[in-house]
Amino acid sequence: MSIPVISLDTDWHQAQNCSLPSELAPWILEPASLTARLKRHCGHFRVQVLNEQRTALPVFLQPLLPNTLQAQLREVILWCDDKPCVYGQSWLPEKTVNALRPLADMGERPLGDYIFQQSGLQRGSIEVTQLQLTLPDAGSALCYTRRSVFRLNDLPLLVAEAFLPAMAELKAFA
Ligand SMILES: C=C(O[C@@H]1C=C(C(=O)O)C=C[C@H]1O)C(=O)O
Repeated sequence: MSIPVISLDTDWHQAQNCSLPSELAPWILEPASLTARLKRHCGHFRVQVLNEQRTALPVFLQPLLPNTLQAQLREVILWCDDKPCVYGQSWLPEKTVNALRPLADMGERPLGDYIFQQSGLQRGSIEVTQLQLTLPDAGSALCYTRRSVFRLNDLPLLVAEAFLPAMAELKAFA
């Protein structure tokens, strides 16, 4: 089994039970598309795909994506202008990708631009943790990270997003 660039196997907490830094809280709690919010804060938005592969679902994710043996792992960095702002790690179960074929080949199109256009999208609760991340082009830092399970026509997928230090350089957080 290929190992993801970043392991998110750690303790997660419901966001409403966490004290969050005031400037990041609106981002961590954002229920709509993070892509759309980032696009409102920069002139040029870009998705850098670090890794996209079909792999076995790690054991620590099985409670979130039950009955899922294989999934498509997608790891990206979301860039605002010349700033690496978010590391995204998504797990798309095989049954979800087979039913929603665009998910199989997103490439540099942001996942959010697709899933938030689908009617019947449901988002589960937002969990939060802090992770020491070391990323190409972004160095190493302790980053607030969130994750939630989405359902599209009851087909699940998990999206995790780590907020990188460059978030502090975005125009006024709003
Ligand atoms: C779920 C979203 O999609 C974003 C885009 C991602 C991608 O292209 O892999 C990953 C994480 C998200 O920040 C969103 O915009 O909220």
